[in-house]
Amino acid sequence: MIEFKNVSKTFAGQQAVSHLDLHVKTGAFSVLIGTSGSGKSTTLKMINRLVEHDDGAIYFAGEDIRQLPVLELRRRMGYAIQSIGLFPHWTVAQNIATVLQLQKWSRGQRDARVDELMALLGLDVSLRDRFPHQLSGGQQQRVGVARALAADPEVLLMDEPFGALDPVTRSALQQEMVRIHRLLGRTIVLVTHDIDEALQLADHLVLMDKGKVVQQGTPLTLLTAPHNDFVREFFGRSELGVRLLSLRQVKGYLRREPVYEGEPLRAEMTLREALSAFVAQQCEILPVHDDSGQLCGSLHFRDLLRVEASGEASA
Ligand SMILES: Nc1ncnc2c1ncn2[C@@H]1O[C@H](COP(=O)(O)OP(=O)(O)OP(=O)(O)O)[C@@H](O)[C@H]1O
Repeated sequence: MIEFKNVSKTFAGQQAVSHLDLHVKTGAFSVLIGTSGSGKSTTLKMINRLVEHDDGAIYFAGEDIRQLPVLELRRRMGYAIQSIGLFPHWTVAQNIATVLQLQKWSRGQRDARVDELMALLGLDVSLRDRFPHQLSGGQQQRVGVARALAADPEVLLMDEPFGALDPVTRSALQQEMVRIHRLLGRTIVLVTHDIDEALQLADHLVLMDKGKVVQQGTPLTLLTAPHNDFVREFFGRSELGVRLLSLRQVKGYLRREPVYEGEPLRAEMTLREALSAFVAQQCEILPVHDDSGQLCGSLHFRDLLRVEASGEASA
């Protein structure tokens, strides 16, 4: 879907991105992570030509992006950023419909699309006519994402979209993004410097340092088969255990025999969340419920200790 071939970018003689090769697959949730100044934002902005690359080539759906008119390229890509950039004197509905208005959708079509997107992002209809300053940070961020999705772009580019949010709102929005990605199957490229966010969202993780890709692959590969010490240190040796737990779900470790005592876990939870539940409830076995709230088995605390740093088991 998006391919970088030997791409470089220099700002005032300083190399921001250097000989970058990258392949973003259609439908993948790709996350760029790395140290500050490693070139993540520059890489993202080169995709929609907010920053023009100096050398190499970038292809979008098989076409060199330099051969495509900039406006057409941007129309095919939604863009959401940390500072959101909502128009302060426009209502929520007008902000979401910005691109639709530019594309001359009729009033009725715009209204219907705004309703659909507000529902998708969990925004109550009562917020439709509010102005951005009358919204919480999390609601503003949701409006920003809804606006980026409005014209049903082929790709959604997100630059630290949840950076300014408190941990609870941030976590809620991360879960929303996972749900929306599953639902719409859109290609997403997201930049973050938050390791746990990256591990939760990515199916393709790209670790950058000094303008280069150090390693890319699934989160599990980067955690369990790091190419070098930089990768190992980046993900933190001491936190490797909990991070691995965050990549695995309760359903992969279910035991059949049911138990009835304790606040049930959900099969879709990560083992990291289950660990917190064991600690909070001070017990060693908990019942597990499926999507429909039916008891489907139990999870044993000691099975969490078997999550190894090497195997691919049920990740
Ligand atoms: N418009 C610009 N003009 C000059 N230098 C720039 C510009 N944009 C980025 N840079 C420089 O390019 C390098 C890479 O910046 P970039 O923003 O891509 O890094 P990043 O990995 O996204 O960093 P962070 O996580 O801190 O946001 C940095 O050294 C930065 O100072």
